[in-house]
Amino acid sequence: MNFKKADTVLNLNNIRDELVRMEDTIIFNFIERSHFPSCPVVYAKDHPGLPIPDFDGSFLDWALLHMEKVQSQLRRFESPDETPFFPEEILKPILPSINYPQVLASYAPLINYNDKIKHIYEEEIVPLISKYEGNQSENYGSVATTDIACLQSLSRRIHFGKFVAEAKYQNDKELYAKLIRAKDVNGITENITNAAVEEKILERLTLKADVYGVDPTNKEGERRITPEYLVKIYKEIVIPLTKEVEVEYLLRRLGDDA
Ligand SMILES: C=C(O[C@@H]1C=C(C(=O)O)C=C[C@H]1O)C(=O)O
Repeated sequence: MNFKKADTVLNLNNIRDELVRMEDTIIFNFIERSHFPSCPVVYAKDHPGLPIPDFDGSFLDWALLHMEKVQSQLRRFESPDETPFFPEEILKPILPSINYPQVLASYAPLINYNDKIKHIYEEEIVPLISKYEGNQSENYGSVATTDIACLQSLSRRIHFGKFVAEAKYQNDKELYAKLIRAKDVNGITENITNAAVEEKILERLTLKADVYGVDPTNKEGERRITPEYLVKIYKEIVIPLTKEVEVEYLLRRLGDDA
């Protein structure tokens, strides 16, 4: 997939191959996070244990905001597959703009699930992938750094649903136009769902987690991420959120054709 070549981007097989590659990134980011305890202080707003002057938010919010400011100046958010957590705060790149061909509908950048992704990550995913419940002040910086990697890889994966939706729309405009006009959310959800692909993803994740999640030279070693938890995260969070992105993108699609 080459975002400068539109025809490679809206090929559903290319998109699915890219989603498979993202599995490895997400698993390894989760493994890095699993070395540290949950560190709830990192996610608490205005916590006395972690004072941040002149900032209204948590330590993770502060770290993620400043990381995105630098990354935006390195042109990260010009890329159509990157969605910022603080879209109002990103800065102008210091690198020259790349004129990517427009592949998605013009409103695509407005579909931003990152607030929901961050909330679910803090409330549901961290308790599953962290080493144990508790704070460890010497690792607050490492925890925020690994959290940012986890969040950005989850965000890219879930917002890739826009490319999936556009590819499916292009493959059957008549079907989706009818469902969109009827505002048939259930019908759209049913038609974008591919149970066989989802099943294969969950099977592959079990195998990957089993190999990546433990020291291969010592099968009895400490598990750094369990296959059960990884499948649970994908089945109950990642895949449903990806489909929500697909549906929201499609519901607005005819307005862009006008
Ligand atoms: C991403 C796709 O759309 C849906 C979402 C999937 C996912 O998030 O993994 C997998 C299959 C579909 O139900 C696809 O068709 O590949």
